[in-house]
Amino acid sequence: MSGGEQKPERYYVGVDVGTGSVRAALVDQSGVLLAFADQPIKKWEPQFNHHEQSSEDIWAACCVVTKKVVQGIDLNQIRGLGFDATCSLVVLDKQFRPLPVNHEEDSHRNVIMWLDHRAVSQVNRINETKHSVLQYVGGVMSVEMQAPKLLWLKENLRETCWDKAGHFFDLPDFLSWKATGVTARSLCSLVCKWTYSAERGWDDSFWKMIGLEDFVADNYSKIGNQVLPPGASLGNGLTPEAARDLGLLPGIAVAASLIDAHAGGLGVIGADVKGHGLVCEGQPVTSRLAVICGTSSCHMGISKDPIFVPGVWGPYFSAMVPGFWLNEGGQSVTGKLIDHMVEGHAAFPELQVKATARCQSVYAYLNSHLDLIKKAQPVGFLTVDLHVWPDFHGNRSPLADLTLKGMVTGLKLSQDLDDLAILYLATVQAIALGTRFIIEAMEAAGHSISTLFLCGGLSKNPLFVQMHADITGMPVVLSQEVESVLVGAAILGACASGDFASVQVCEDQGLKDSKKYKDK
Ligand SMILES: Nc1ncnc2c1ncn2[C@@H]1O[C@H](COP(=O)(O)OP(=O)(O)O)[C@@H](O)[C@H]1O
Ligand SMILES: O=C(CO)[C@H](O)[C@H](O)COP(=O)(O)O
Repeated sequence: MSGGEQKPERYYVGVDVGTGSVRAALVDQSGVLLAFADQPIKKWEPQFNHHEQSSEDIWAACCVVTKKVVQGIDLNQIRGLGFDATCSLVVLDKQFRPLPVNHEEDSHRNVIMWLDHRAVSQVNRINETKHSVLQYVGGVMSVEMQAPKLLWLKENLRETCWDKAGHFFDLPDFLSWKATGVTARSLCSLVCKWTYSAERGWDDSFWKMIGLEDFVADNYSKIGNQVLPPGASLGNGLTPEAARDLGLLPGIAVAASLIDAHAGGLGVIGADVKGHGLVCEGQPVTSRLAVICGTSSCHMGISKDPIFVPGVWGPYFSAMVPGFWLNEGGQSVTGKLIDHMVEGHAAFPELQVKATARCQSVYAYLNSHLDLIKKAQPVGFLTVDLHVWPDFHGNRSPLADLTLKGMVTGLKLSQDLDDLAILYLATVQAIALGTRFIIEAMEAAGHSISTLFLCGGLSKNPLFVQMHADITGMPVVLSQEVESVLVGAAILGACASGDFASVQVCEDQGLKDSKKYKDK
């Protein structure tokens, strides 16, 4: 988004729903983030590998953060609103009321989260069909996608959920519906998680073959039969009710949304890097890999022609950058794995006390502790005899086996703070090695990647960034605006407002003007 000939006082609101929290930002037409707010959201794990949320709780959090970021602003100057969110499955009945996705019949918990692995048997049967749609998800469907979860609901909660359901939404589409009353789905969600093809639409034979012929019979009304590109303006904009909830004016343009990783990818991949001596300067945008790292890491690479990478999702047409194919590699838990390793260690209480005494986060404390104990050697050498295999929640890419488990080798009998710091380092290194593994698979299939663009919560951790640079041997670019995912969401709102012709125009103009980059 750029100043150009536009008046300076036009604002856009971006809302980003991550796994653990909801964030909002007020962004001006130059792409500068003027206000930020965040709010945690609830998560339930009623049994192992079942992860649930509440769409009402998430919407309430969206309202809290939006009201905060627009405080003190003339609401007439807010031109557009964009949402991105995790690709979780929201279930509503025919009157749009939440339906339970659990045996306890708790309808408050009506969201099956993206990282839920309850539908293993269903996804195995789907993969056994070898249907041609599977070619477009890396050859193997993930249990984290929507088709196996829908089949699980049909097979396990027939009366309490499936028969009563009127609407199955990807979470980003739920939010845009809640804001506008328009049930149109984003091409991004449907292509990436629901087997929809931007070129051919739904494939009846797939849904019939896997036992979900119900959707074909009702012309896909429950999962979406009106599909719009991300950034398209929805209906008449914000409804009066949603405007009251969010503290905005009715009628503001609301965009068809994006999955969170895709918003982050959109926020960083087109960045202008001129003058920083980076290898990707002067190379096509297809030489860049956007890595969005939060609870999970998503590796977004684009190409002019479709590239089929075994074990890497896609190729998806126009799902992130219009007119380009997208391959999406991923690691299902990265931030969550680091938190798990650190918080579960015997020395964690001591770490907390020491970090608090220094007014530091536990990660800043661990990073400086590693600097102390490494002495003269490079920090990476501290783990010569301690290694982590990071697939504690399975391997999304490139092995595409979500039944895999994690592993630690080289443990000793001691469990002091040094051991915790070194285990933390080994975990970060293992995640960076996983990124290298994904890049190697993408390059073997035809991608040519020279530079990484990181964003998301983990990109605030200098050790995580440095290990990615060291282990991949590629420069890592960080945007000056750390909340790039939110900039991506705001770009959607700017596009829907009509102030910019397309998401690419917003991206090209704004990121040039507003961002600077550092090469690690
Ligand atoms: N300043 C920081 N230093 C180190 N790690 C961080 C920092 N901020 C966030 N993280 C890590 O990033 C992860 C969450 O990233 P975030 O993008 O907020 O996730 P999500 O979008 O999935 O909610 C957590 O594992 C957290 O520990
Ligand atoms: O599958 C994904 C994107 O396609 C993401 O892993 C999922 O949406 C969760 O994102 P986050 O780690 O930011 O919470």
